[in-house]
Amino acid sequence: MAAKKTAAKTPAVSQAQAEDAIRLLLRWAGDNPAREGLIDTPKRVAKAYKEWFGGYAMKPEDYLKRTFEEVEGYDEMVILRDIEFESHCEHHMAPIIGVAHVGYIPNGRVVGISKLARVVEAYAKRLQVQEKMTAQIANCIQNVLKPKGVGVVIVAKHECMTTRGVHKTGVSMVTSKLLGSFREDARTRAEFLQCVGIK
Ligand SMILES: Nc1nc2c(ncn2[C@@H]2O[C@H](COP(=O)(O)OP(=O)(O)OP(=O)(O)O)[C@@H](O)[C@H]2O)c(=O)[nH]1
Ligand SMILES: [Zn+2]
Repeated sequence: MAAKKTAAKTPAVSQAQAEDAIRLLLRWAGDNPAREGLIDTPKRVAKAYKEWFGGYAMKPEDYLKRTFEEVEGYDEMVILRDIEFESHCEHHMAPIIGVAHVGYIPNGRVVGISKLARVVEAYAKRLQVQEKMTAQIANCIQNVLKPKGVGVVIVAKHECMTTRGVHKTGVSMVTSKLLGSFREDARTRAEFLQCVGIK
């Protein structure tokens, strides 16, 4: 049977089941989960997973619902640069660590800038592919704020490439998703990319 495209609703997993799974992995790796140093590890790992994958419980669209219109008709680009994030790749569950740059041109209303960083967080705290995360952030802003244009650039290191496998430590991955005027207008695109340091 072909794999489903979207995440299926899976049955709830108890804390005890999650901790058992971690004990199993520890045994599989060759260690003894009953030894003193590892006795609380399943609990800690489960807690860490709750934090790393907390994005599944977040609704990024909701962060953008509150907007402000008293901006004297400001209609130039707004850019939030260097939003640090940590995510995990969906192929190896290894960290992806980098920065996101998010820009948009308001269409009569602006959003609180922290909310752009919250949208990045909500998508980062899930299992990800960098291209998908980049598109999700841009699409979310476009769909909810309906600005004149949106640009998202992500620059990140993938630990599945740096600490294992091909072991290329210096490599960063750069992705971008441009919508509306960022895509259609060469000058807007150039202004955004220059401002975030991508020429
Ligand atoms: N395009 C893209 N690839 C990713 C991302 N994160 C990890 N990958 C890659 O996903 C690929 C998975 O390839 P596989 O051949 O199935 O996995 P693998 O045998 O572990 O591959 P190696 O990493 O080359 O050892 C690897 O090339 C990873 O580098 C991402 O965000 N975007
Ligand atoms: Zn990976």
